[in-house]
Amino acid sequence: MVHVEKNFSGNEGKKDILIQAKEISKVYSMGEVEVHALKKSSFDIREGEFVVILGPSGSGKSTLLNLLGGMDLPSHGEVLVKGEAITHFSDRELTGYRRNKVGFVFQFYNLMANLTARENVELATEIGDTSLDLDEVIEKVGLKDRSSHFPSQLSGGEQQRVAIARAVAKNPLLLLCDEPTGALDFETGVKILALLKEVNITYGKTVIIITHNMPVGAMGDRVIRMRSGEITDIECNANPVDPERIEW
Ligand SMILES: Nc1ncnc2c1ncn2[C@@H]1O[C@H](COP(=O)(O)OP(=O)(O)OP(=O)(O)O)[C@@H](O)[C@H]1O
Repeated sequence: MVHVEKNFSGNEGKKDILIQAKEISKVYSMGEVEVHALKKSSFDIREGEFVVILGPSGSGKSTLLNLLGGMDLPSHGEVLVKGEAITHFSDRELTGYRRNKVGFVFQFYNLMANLTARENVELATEIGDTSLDLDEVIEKVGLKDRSSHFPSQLSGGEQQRVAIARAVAKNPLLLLCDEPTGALDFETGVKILALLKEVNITYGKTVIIITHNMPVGAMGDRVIRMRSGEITDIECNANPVDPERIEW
C-alpha cells in the first residue's frame, strides 16, 4: 500500500485531531465473492479542516464516508471521533452520533417534498440537541426569500442550499458531503462549493467532501486520494484555492 503524506502547511500541530481512521477495511460478501471495497486505510482529520476525498468511481469513497458517518461498520479497524471509538458504539449510541454529530449533504439533496425549505431545515433542528438559530442559518445560505417555497419550486442549486442549511442547523461536529455538486451545472456547483467553504470558516465546521471531480481537490486543506479501495496519497495544502478559481 502506498501511503504518502505530504505536509506543506507547517501548522498541522495547532489543531486538535477530530477523526482518526486506524487501518479500516471493508469487505462486502456477495455469496462466495468478496469485494474488498476498502483496504487497511489510516488517516487523521483535524478540527475545522476542509477535506476532499478524491477517487474514480468504485475506488471506495462512499464506503469510507459511510464508515465516518456511522452508517456502516468496518470489517476491521477503528474510527475514533474526538478520541471515542464510534466503531464500538451500540446501535443507540450510533443513532445519537448520526443525529447530533454529523450533518449529511447528498448529491440529490434528499429533501422532504411536502415541506417548505424552512420546514425542511426546522425538522433537523428539532431532531438535534444543540441546534443553531433556524432563521440565521437560512439567511446565511442565501435562502431568506425562498424559505416558504417547496423543493419542487426551487432550482437544484437552491435545493442544495436547503440541504446544506439542514445539515448545518443541527450544529454538528462535521459535515459529510457525498458528491454535493454532482447534479449541478458548473457555475451552480462552484457556488455550492463556495457556500460549503463559507460554512467551514464561519461556523468552524469540519467539512468532508467526496468527489470524483479531481479539480475540487485544489480547495482542500487536506486531500485524500483513493484508488481501488486504497488511499494512495494524503496531501496537506497550506494554500487552498478559492472555489471560484476552480474549473472543470
Ligand atoms: N453494499 C455493497 N455490497 C457489495 N459491494 C459493494 C457495496 N457497496 C459498494 N460495493 C463495492 O465496493 C466498491 C467500492 O464502492 P464505493 O461505492 O465505495 O465506491 P465509490 O468510489 O464511492 O464509487 P462511486 O463514485 O461510483 O459512488 C465497488 O466495487 C462497489 O461495487
